[in-house]
Amino acid sequence: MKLRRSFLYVPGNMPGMLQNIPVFQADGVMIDLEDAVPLQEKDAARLLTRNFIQGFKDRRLELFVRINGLDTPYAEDDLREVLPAVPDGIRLPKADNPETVERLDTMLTEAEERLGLPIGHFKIIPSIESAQGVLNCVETAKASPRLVALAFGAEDFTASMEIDRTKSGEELFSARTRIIWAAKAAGLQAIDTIFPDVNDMDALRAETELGRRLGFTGKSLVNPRQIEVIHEVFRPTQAEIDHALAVLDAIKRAREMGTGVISLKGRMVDAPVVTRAARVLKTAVAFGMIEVDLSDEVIHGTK
Ligand SMILES: CC(C)(COP(=O)(O)OP(=O)(O)OC[C@H]1O[C@@H](n2cnc3c(N)ncnc32)[C@H](O)[C@@H]1OP(=O)(O)O)[C@@H](O)C(=O)NCCC(=O)NCCSC(=O)C[C@@](O)(CC(=O)O)C(=O)O
Ligand SMILES: [Mg+2]
Repeated sequence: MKLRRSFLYVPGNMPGMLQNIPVFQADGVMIDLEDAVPLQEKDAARLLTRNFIQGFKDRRLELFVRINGLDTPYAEDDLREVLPAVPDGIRLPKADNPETVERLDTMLTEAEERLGLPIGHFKIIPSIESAQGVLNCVETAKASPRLVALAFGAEDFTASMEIDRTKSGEELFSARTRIIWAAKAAGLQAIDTIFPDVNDMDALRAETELGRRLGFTGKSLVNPRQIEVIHEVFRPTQAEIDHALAVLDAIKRAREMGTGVISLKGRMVDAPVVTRAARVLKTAVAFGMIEVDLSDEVIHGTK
């Protein structure tokens, strides 16, 4: 399981910010050529981004570039400049329909052929950030085998809806759930939107917790001070791990007694409860918190 808890935006025209990237503990970075970069800086940002990626050898961080929208005059230049530096993938903004993703897929295949890279090297994460995007996201999620996640962009989404974005976020609920359903149904990760107030860590925590409860597996962010809180929220707690281990132990005893259901402290344990416990433990293993046998035999009782 590839950890994508945190994806930090770094404006592509800010050398001071780019040079900090190696010290960040985020799981991924998105160098932005879109909304953080004014029109007169697009050329300089592409060059800076390309040089930075070429010189960045320690690739524990996943490196994505957010290009400009495919319907703008800038996207082709973005791809032509940055793909030769071989980032891990492209964050596609304003992915309003599956056709946009298909077009990008074709452009990436052509670039891979030109650059002698294996077809499929460049991953895609589409950003769903309009009413149209939300309505179409079920199809968008299936538009290319390059997709590893669907992302939500609430700043543009609320602009497209002609509404304000609040800290409590009721106005985002339906969009969030639809994007998560689309991602899960397509076997993708789901990445929540940025939280714009970089000084309000309590509200960032609350929003990240809500996202995790709904099914997001990670979050975009705009400031390195937000990384720690986001990682804390996505890290399983010791109580969750202990409970998950107790569930596996209980189902093992149940199977030995010839049944598929048993009570654990008064609560029923059966197959879906075991599946949820296994997910907690898989996450804990991915975080390096525990080592545990999660073979089919342990989880499903089958070899
Ligand atoms: C937010 C703020 C202005 C706050 O400034 P502040 O001045 O208060 O920051 P401080 O904390 O004081 O900075 C302390 C030190 O950290 C350095 N530092 C700060 N941020 C850093 C960073 N990101 N990368 C590296 N370094 C960084 C800084 O240079 C300084 O370094 P130093 O001077 O050496 O001490 C600043 O962070 C910032 O510009 N962020 C990036 C904004 C951006 O990219 N926006 C576009 C993407 S969102 C979007 O488009 C919406 C979306 O599309 C998204 C979706 O959800 O997908 C949708 O529609 O929703
Ligand atoms: Mg946006």
